[in-house]
Amino acid sequence: SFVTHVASQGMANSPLYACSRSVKLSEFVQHVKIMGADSDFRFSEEYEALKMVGREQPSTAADLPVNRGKNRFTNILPYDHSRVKLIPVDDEDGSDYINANYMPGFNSPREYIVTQGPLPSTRDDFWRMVWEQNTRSIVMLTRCIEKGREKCDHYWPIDSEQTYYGEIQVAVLNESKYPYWTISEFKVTLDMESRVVRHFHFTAWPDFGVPEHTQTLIKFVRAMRDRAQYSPHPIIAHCSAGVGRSGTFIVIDRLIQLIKQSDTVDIFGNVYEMRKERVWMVQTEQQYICIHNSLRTVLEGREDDMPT
Ligand SMILES: CCc1ccc(NS(=O)(=O)O)cc1
Repeated sequence: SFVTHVASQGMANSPLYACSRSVKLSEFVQHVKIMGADSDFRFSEEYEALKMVGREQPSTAADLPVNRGKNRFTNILPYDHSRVKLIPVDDEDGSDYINANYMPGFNSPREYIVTQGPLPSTRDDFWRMVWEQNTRSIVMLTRCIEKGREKCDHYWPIDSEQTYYGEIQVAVLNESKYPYWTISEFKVTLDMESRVVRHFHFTAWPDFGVPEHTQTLIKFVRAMRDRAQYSPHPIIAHCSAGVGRSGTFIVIDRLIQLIKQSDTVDIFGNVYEMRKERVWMVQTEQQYICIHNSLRTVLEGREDDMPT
């Protein structure tokens, strides 16, 4: 396999190997089996090699006293170089700050915006970001309450009543509930301009874990991509911290598009690139393995083997 080849060629110490590990699609199923052997020994080794990627980069804006209360978790802070900046409000310190980073995708270098689950105190900032960044798709990968803990504010209207979030009005136009996700359309209005924003809410992903069936996640990714298509507008993806589930979702979305045009994949390189933009993207080894198993499911044509 690729790992054996690398070892035999003494490539393991090459700089290229440090940030990319391409595998031929024709060898990918075998590659996953080898990586998972000996209790996932090689998955552990490869995931460990990602540990410090990006961590040398500063997050000074996030650390400013005026902004500290805007972070859901004190250890999940956006790097300065890739953070999304809100249009500042006159003379209001920190008014350009939101815990969010631009993230590259298959189609563009800023295809996604990854952010934390809004707090009650930052939900107006979240809607400012939606409006200012001209987002038309929001992907939510957490429930608002999980195991009795608030993971994300319910930042959209509870019913069909139009609701103000700062100066922005949001109304739920429609809602389609499926077994493991809900797809809604919101009417978002500022001044005299209105836009339709789709909300893709996946509700079957336990925090720090992985969905029960890879097929369920793959179908959700396809449901989003089929509707978002190749929109020039950044897709906002969030969970609670905006690193584990959001990172895993984005890698799978990228891979499903990539394999239509390439005969090799580099999952390590994808995660490496994303961790340069936001900390801890793909937060657990199990999520890293889930990405491999999801691609394996697609390549083996097993997407329809389980209920969605
Ligand atoms: C310790 C902070 C933290 C909390 C939750 C998560 N999970 S998530 O990024 O999938 O929401 C990741 C990190």
